[in-house]
Amino acid sequence: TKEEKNPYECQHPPYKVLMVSKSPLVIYIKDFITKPEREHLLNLAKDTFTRSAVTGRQAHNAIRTSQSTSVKRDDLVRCIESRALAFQGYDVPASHLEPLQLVKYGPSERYNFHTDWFTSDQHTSEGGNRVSSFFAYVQVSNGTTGGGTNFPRLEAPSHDRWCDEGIVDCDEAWDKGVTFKPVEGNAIYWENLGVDGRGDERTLHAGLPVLSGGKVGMNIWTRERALGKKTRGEDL
Ligand SMILES: O=C(O)CCC(=O)C(=O)O
Ligand SMILES: [Fe+2]
Repeated sequence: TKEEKNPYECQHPPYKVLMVSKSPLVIYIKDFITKPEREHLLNLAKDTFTRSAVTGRQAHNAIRTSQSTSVKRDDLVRCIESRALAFQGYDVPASHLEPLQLVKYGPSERYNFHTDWFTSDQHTSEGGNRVSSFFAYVQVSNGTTGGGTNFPRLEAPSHDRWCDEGIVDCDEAWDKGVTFKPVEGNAIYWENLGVDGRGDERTLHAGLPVLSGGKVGMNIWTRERALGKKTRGEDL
């Protein structure tokens, strides 16, 4: 096959970072996942999506209507993992990463307001809490409307470039915080825990309903401590 003739080589794209908030730390990343990577991820996940599970005190079925799947690790997935770790300053070992998760939304599907950090000990006993989140847009169908990622407790950046570059939804009301439009390849990074290690309520966010089209996103979650092989998968 083509793959055997051209062995995969991990190359990181020259992504661009834009700070959104210093506290909580929120960084917007342009071109974090390349087109060949996005295609590969979608291929890996094809036919494996199931109704998304929600954990913790917010576990009502209605709040997450999307479908999700965790991605089997291969060299390309390892490359993205290494990028996520490098972004965080190299010090976090790969064993602290949850398996990459893809989330798929069709029309009217959404993920209501939640935090990515856990509120119950049941979920933190292995690996601790989620230190940080990357949410990357892997696929946004042509003509998609809605489907933004909204952080109601953050202040929207005000420079026109955020609007003009199609990153921030500037039609959103001021009192609604910031809504990032789904843009393929781009990602949002944020820290979930305060210095005291407790969940930061200001990281509340939602995947707004897709009105038309569709979106596939990817979560990369970093935990406080190493995860076991059962959660993380055999090869670390
Ligand atoms: O779909 C989005 O924009 C956000 C999804 C999300 O927050 C999550 O999967 O935890
Ligand atoms: Fe989330």
